[in-house]
Amino acid sequence: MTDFRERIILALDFGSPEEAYACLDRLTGDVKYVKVGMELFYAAGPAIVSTLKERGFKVFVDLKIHDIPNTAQGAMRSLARLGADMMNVHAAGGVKMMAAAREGVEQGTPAGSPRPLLIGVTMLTSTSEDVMNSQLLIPGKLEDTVAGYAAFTKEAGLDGVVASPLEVPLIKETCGTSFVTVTPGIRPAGSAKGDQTRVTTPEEALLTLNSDYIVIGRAITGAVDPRAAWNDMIDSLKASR
Ligand SMILES: O=c1ccn([C@@H]2O[C@H](COP(=O)(O)O)[C@@H](O)[C@H]2O)c(=O)[nH]1
Repeated sequence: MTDFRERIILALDFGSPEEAYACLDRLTGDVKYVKVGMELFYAAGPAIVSTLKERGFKVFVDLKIHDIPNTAQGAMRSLARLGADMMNVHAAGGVKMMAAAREGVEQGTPAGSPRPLLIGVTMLTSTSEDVMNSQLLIPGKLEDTVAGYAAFTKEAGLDGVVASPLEVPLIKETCGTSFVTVTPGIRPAGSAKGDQTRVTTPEEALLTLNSDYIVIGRAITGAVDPRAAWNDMIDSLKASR
């Protein structure tokens, strides 16, 4: 994949479809892949997925399902019918839940359509090792937990994981290079971390650490001029190649 734009997923964290479309209109022709998370999905309803597909975008539905296996399977069956390109569950739900979710995706994928990628969320990029140890009550090193969750995700038959770019080399070493890595926690040089903890720049993520996809939201969507912010990111990637 040589065009960076195919590997950059824009997080549409907006409270209405109108705001999401207004932002996309300012980035026409540049954004190829978008992410619909809980805020937009709950505000706009499932139809947002088909509308974005009709507008030509690839769509990652980021609802991070985490429930008992039967419920996770049903949720993924319903979501797969929407025609998304990528969906996810929490790896912390365990192998049985993830395998059930994978079955649900297969059952829901419309005949003749490609099966969407199903990926597992390892440890949220807002979580630090200290919080993981002291509040999630998971002892040890955070990157060991991420690698362990990635291995269980692979065992369940999923296609890849969500993690910080910092963990991509270990995930690839553990699960193989074709195991897909989708990495939020992206902050262009000089921008504030905000609520994220395990962050890198787009250049580090895509060029040094070899994330398959990066997810970026507020650094673009919250910029005074989203197109300028986007162009700066692409220019910086090209210059660092
Ligand atoms: O571990 C995770 C999983 C998902 N996300 C989502 O990615 C975007 C990041 O947005 P920014 O504005 O670039 O911080 C957001 O939609 C999260 O829900 C994540 O950040 N970390």
